[in-house]
Amino acid sequence: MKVTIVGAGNVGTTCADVLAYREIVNEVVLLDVKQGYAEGKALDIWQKASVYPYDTKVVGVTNDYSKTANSDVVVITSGFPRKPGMSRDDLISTNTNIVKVVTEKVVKYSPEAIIIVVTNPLDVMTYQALLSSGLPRTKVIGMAGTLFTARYRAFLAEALDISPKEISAVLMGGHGDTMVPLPRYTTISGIPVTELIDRETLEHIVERTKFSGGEMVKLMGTSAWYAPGAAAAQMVEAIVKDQHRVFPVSVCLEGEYGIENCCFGVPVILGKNGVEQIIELELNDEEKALLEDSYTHVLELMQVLEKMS
Ligand SMILES: NC(=O)c1ccc[n+]([C@@H]2O[C@H](COP(=O)([O-])OP(=O)(O)OC[C@H]3O[C@@H](n4cnc5c(N)ncnc54)[C@H](O)[C@@H]3O)[C@@H](O)[C@H]2O)c1
Ligand SMILES: O=C(O)C[C@H](O)C(=O)O
Repeated sequence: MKVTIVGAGNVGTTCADVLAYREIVNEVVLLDVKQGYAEGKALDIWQKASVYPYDTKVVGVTNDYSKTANSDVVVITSGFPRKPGMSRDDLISTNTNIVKVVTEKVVKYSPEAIIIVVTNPLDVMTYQALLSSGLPRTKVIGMAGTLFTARYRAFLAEALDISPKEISAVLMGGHGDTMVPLPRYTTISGIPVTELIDRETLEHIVERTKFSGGEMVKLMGTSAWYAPGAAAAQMVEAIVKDQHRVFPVSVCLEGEYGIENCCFGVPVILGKNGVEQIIELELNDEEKALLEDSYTHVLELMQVLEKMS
């Protein structure tokens, strides 16, 4: 199994590192536009191989897409991250063309690959990659929900003093501050979360989760990478091992949840074909209203994308 990661920055390199030390695939190609940058990062990861140990081959290249040929999965992280004071949406003008050009080159050499988009603003960048690739919607997906689920689980684990592994949760919606964590679908080893935590603490955790990306930007001056890189690697693993795991991912909806022709975060089953199935949850009125609000936000950005093309 071969995976290409475009963008050897913070998120791309972390994803490559996780794929290597957990031996999820045989070969990782790390590609960047900056001369020598991906080569250096790949060499650094490879020089760690005897320490951990692992034997996944990690190769770095400067803009040479021929080295990415026949990849099974391609993760696109190329593009600018936000700085304090910016929203993810502010990145649309700089990142759209990067995602467009990168996707076209990726597909030329790996026409069968499944593409995972990480670049922000996530839902519209996933849509741009879908358009530029000409691939079916099941093969072009965005990473956001796996990250937000991980953050939500981390906050819950801390509050409950319980292992994060015991917490199972689902979130939905666009990748932004309007994302919708769903406490009704959150359990601690099968026990509804509401049995173990008071309403006020849970509401605080839900709010913190929604703004958790911005919290990291404020702390570090740029966006997060350890959890995002690992979350992308988790999606790669589900695909290359045909695990049929359930994750929220951004996928182009065609009528599901009443949404047409827009990439939006929903729970899916991930396997070797990419999205094996979209799961349509029964939502109550309050959840539907929150989701509608999130959809309105993504739709506004879709209109900006349309005007740019
Ligand atoms: N979806 C999510 O949950 C999530 C999480 C974290 C970050 N992000 C997004 O991921 C993107 C990358 O974040 P980062 O922290 O790794 O940024 P970074 O600046 O560390 O890395 C980005 C890399 O992309 C490279 N690049 C730029 N244009 C390129 C091109 N045309 N071809 C190949 N490489 C190119 C840059 O040289 C750089 O090395 C940002 O847009 C960020 O907002 C998304
Ligand atoms: O917040 C960002 O800008 C990056 C990413 O979307 C995140 O949630 O960490």
